[in-house]
Amino acid sequence: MKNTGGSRKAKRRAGEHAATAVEDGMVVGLGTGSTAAHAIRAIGDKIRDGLDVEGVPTSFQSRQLAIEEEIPVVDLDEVPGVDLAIDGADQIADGQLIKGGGGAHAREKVVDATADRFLVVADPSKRAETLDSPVPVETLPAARPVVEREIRELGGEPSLRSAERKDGPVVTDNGNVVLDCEFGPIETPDTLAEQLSTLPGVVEHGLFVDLADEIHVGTADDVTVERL
Ligand SMILES: O=C(CO)[C@H](O)[C@H](O)COP(=O)(O)O
Repeated sequence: MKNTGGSRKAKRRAGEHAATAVEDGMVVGLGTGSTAAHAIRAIGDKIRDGLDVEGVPTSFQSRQLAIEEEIPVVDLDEVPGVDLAIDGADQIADGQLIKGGGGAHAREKVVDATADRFLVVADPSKRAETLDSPVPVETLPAARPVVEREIRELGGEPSLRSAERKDGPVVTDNGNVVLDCEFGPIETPDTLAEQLSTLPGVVEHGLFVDLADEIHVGTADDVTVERL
């Protein structure tokens, strides 16, 4: 979907609403993408008002924004745990997610899964009856042909992610490539998630099954919160 004015407002409302859950002393997982960026900016505002938190970025992009917003940045191995994570999603159906539009899903999954509470922030275009978007699969570059073959065995059609203004494939923050894998409607995301996780050469896939605790969906003038 195009990032229309309405969608921008909806993303902003969702991000800012989720940021109200951030409390003094927390370690907060900082998601990736335009909706999570609104939450990061709102946390920055709270810090300038005296809030004391630390942020665990999920990508180069969220780290840069956190630094601009004066959020003290820490790595996962420097903190005992993550109290709250706020992150976006590419598609949401029945509480399950597809993530990885920004190619950051490997770090996002570690941070979001480890958080005591994981809040998803989105605009209404992300909601679907059934997950059917391509599933991003981060893959070791040398394993690409092997993983592509295995994905086809599972009934998927992989396509190497490339960027409009870059020669060659998109390379993730971890130095890997991303295969966007078309499976059609995914009736049992838990089964596919398990199958993808077992493939040698796969670093991480973008199916986030049973990880979200709350889904904050913004509209132009409101936010709905679904607790799972
Ligand atoms: O999974 C992600 C990055 O890997 C993002 O959270 C997802 O792509 C949503 O992005 P946006 O909020 O810009 O629509």
